[in-house]
Amino acid sequence: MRGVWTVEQVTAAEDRLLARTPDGALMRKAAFGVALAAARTGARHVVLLVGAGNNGGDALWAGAFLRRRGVRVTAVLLAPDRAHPAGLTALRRAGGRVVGVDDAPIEQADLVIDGIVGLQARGGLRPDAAALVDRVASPILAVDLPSGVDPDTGVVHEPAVRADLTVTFGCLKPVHVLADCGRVELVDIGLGPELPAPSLRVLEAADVLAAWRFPGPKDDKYTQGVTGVAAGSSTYPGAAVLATSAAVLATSGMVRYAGSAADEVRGVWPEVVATGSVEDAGRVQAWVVGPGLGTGSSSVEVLRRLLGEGVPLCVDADGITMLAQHPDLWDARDPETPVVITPHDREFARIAGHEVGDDRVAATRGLAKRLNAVVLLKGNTTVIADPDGRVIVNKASSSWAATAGSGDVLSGIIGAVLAGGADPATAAGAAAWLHDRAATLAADGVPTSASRIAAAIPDALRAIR
Ligand SMILES: NC(=O)C1=CN([C@@H]2O[C@H](COP(=O)(O)OP(=O)(O)OC[C@H]3O[C@@H](n4cnc5c(N)ncnc54)[C@H](OP(=O)(O)O)[C@@H]3O)[C@@H](O)[C@H]2O)[C@@H](O)CC1
Ligand SMILES: [K+]
Repeated sequence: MRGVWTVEQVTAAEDRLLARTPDGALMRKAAFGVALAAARTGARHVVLLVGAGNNGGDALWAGAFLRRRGVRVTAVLLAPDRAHPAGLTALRRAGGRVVGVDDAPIEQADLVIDGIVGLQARGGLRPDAAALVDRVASPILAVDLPSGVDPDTGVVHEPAVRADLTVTFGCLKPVHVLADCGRVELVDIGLGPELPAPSLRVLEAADVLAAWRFPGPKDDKYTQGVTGVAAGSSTYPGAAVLATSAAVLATSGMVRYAGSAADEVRGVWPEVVATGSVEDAGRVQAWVVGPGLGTGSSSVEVLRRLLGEGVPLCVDADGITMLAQHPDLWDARDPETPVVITPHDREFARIAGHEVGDDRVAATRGLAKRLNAVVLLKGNTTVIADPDGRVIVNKASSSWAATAGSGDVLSGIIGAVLAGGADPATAAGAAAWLHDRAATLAADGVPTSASRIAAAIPDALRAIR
């Protein structure tokens, strides 16, 4: 598990660390990390874009270190009277060139270092900086974060820097997991002991593995958790097959299917115990309800019944629409019963009553608290909020999962992990993580489909075991 801290948290921690560190030492440490990363690119002429604050100071100091390695360095001062004085002196002493905006040799750079603005960034690039950035043809190394991107929400305020590499300090900030920062390198500046509990968490392979249920010597088909799937309709039998496929492939326990696509499901998966209705389904440890189910009165009654069964539920697609249309459905649920809902932006707007907006983390957190349910907001970065305020974010490793039926597969995986007994937010996070890896594996560089993503679940699991 990796932590992510907000600007407010980082600034407070840095203040405490600064108070017990010799003047300038922290910045030199940070800048040395930038210089090392820049040197590794092999660039022979580096141009620094230097803004008014400490982010520019980092760039100037990095330039001074690069000079000592014989690299040609030109600093372009965007705010000449506010450039970091010690950094500027260090660069000049080391033989670096300092120019104004009008003389910026952008076209001659092998590498541009973006020290325009860092944690105090507000809005997009200002006109001078935007004009310079527009001319850049070389790779860009962003100091702390790409300028023009909001540090806390990851919103890209155009025009913004597009970084190939971002070197950040002390800890990850939300921008690094919510926006495209290129490759992110973390430089240790000793901030760890000063940091509070993280604002966001990023799961790693080991966390996903820990959330998964693998059979032991004492297990049988029931003890690993039975997953129930209530999905599909005569119009959309495929959703039933996809969600069930994912549940079958994600764990080795039993999967039950209940609904009008029983024949189709049985045809693909003879090992699934399939029945026509949830009344006849038998006991399960978690339900997946909603994909392709429709929103008519019989579907509403299916959802009402399952919400009242007292086992964890993953509610997706039509299930979310029904919850939005009939808020009284929540009355059927014991508040202790874990519910995971998995909206995309339009479903989010339907159930929340407002658009997601720029701050996806705050929006997801707010809805989770209001509904007392885990909310998994789909997107290139998936945000998973627990009602207690904890948030997991999962940045996609590729965009291949953006394909029809992909969400049905995700809900099937979530159901299976829930049935295995994982904590609901962790189950949703681990499922999103694995789904992303399965999509990347299934695609292998060319377009893929939901069936193939489901089929790649075993390989994705095998890769982390
Ligand atoms: N603290 C530490 O221990 C360490 C800090 N470190 C480094 O310090 C960085 C934070 O530095 P910081 O606090 O000086 O702020 P920073 O982001 O450089 O902004 C400066 C000024 O820029 C302006 N500005 C705002 N938006 C803008 C925009 N879109 N485009 C252009 N300009 C914009 C705005 O001033 P304004 O012009 O609005 O008056 C703002 O006040 C941090 O990211 C890391 O790199 C490391 O050395 C490690 C140790
Ligand atoms: K920057």
